[in-house]
Amino acid sequence: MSTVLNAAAHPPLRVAVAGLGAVGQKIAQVLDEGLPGCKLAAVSANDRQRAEERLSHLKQRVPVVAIEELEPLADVVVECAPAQLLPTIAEPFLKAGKTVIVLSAGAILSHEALVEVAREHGGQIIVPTGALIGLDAVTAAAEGTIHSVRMITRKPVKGLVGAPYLVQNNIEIEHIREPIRVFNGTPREAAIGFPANLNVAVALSLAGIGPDRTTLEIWADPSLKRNTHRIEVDSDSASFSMSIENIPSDNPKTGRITALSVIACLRKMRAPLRVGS
Ligand SMILES: NC(=O)C1=CN([C@@H]2O[C@H](COP(=O)(O)OP(=O)(O)OC[C@H]3O[C@@H](n4cnc5c(N)ncnc54)[C@H](OP(=O)(O)O)[C@@H]3O)[C@@H](O)[C@H]2O)C=CC1
Ligand SMILES: O=C([O-])CC(=O)C(=O)O
Repeated sequence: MSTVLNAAAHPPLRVAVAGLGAVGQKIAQVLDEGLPGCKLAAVSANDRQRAEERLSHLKQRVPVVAIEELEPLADVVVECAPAQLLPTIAEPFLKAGKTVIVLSAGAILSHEALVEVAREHGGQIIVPTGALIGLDAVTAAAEGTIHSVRMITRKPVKGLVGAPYLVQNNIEIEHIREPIRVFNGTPREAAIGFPANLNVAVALSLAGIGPDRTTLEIWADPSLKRNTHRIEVDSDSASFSMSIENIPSDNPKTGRITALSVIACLRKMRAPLRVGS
């Protein structure tokens, strides 16, 4: 069975990767190895020379360009850069009616106008499941009535240290010996206090009942090696709970599965058989 749409009718999707860290490098590598229906078109990073070195083992030569130069080269951009760059990366693609896959989901809350730009120009923002689990079930439940969504995140100390919320509130976690709850609030608050750690909570809230009604606890746990997220949903169609234990990538804040989620998303965009909503 062919796993790609008719190639003559559908030329390969040109994919730009904005940010060449833990997530971007893996996506670039898989695209270079060959992802049916997709091709790596361009890459952007802060340090261009280091990016060239990181790409030197790839089979194809890929242009390394400034963020502003990505749009003409690609049909879709994967945003996997620091959160504050989201508008600079996304806006040109959305204005051209193209697709933006967003990993820094927390930044959408402070740049909601991007959704209007997408609506106006026929573009699309895709928030993949990323480091989380079960957003298909949550979006399905949201077609009915969801009563509550609760998320509990437990992270190793290395996955949280340096977060602005901890610094501003003088919460010292580097020497803890027992798990401590460092935050109890909403994904909207966590997006500000933990911009590089809790994109998953914002993604969950956008799938379900929004960033103000979803509740979130964050624990720092010195005995953990994996970022662990548990979700509990109660709705008029189903009650469910799910959890995932993420093996960290080269970036201890980022689970390995994050890049794989984007690759699965890209694969679905050109597949004749698509599984999962
Ligand atoms: N939605 C989800 O489930 C998840 C989301 N994330 C989020 O995804 C994003 C990427 O994560 P991760 O790969 O681990 O992050 P990294 O810190 O490993 O990589 C970030 C990359 O962005 C690049 N960058 C910095 N400034 C610029 C610039 N001005 N122009 C172009 N590139 C730039 C850096 O370049 P250089 O290497 O040259 O410094 C680096 O390659 C983060 O926002 C993270 O919070 C992470 C995990 C899960
Ligand atoms: O939410 C994030 O950005 C990252 C995360 O928790 C994980 O990788 O498990």
